[in-house]
Amino acid sequence: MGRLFFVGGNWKCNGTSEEVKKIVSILNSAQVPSKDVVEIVVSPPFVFIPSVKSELKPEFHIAAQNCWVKKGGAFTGEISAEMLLNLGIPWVIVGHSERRALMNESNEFVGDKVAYALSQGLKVIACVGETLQEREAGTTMKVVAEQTKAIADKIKNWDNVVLAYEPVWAIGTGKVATPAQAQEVHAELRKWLETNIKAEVAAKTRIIYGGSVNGSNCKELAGQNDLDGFLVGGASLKPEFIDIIKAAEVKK
Ligand SMILES: O=C(CO)COP(=O)(O)O
Repeated sequence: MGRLFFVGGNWKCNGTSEEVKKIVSILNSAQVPSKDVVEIVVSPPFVFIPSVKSELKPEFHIAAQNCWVKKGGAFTGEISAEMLLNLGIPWVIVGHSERRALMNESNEFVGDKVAYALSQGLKVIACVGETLQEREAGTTMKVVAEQTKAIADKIKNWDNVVLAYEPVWAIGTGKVATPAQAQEVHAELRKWLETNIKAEVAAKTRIIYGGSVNGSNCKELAGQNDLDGFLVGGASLKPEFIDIIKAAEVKK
């Protein structure tokens, strides 16, 4: 199988410079599994990226939380993929449900963004996930397949893509998907990749789970066959983020 476990910490729009210093010092003093066991990424707000990047030990890589859909220019308030690369930022999160819902990012826009970021050399954490209403209507797989297809339609190479399944109803709610619920969607997504892209992409692409992951529920989730890591929100700002990283050891 050989998919390297991946744990991302999405700090979202949180933190003062003092709080960021504290998180960085917690991360720097932690013993984390080696890089052949887990790949770790943290995603601070843009303004903190340079200081976090220079202070954090090299086991932790940086992801931006967003970038502009095309080449930079007259787009007030945006940050371009070129700028991220210029600063040596390897990763970007694209299509987070908060941006889809609050900033009206459509499936097509997200697909364009993933394609542009990849074309410039960024690695992308591409997020998909259904709302509670969609789950209750029995349309979970239809929704995540459409979101994934909008990305697949725009890209040729999946090597630098991590797919994050984040059910909207589980984000920031404390209502984590059960391991069986997560495994079911992850397996379906992998099957979708196999049917619609190719077997090799399905076998290699990491599909990570996000939504109320914490230090207590991470191990059981990590034990699921098609779950290759986590995208963590709230708990990534706390010391328990280290326990979540260590859940990678379940796969050894
Ligand atoms: O949105 C998330 C990560 O991108 C998940 O957030 P929580 O872990 O706070 O539920």
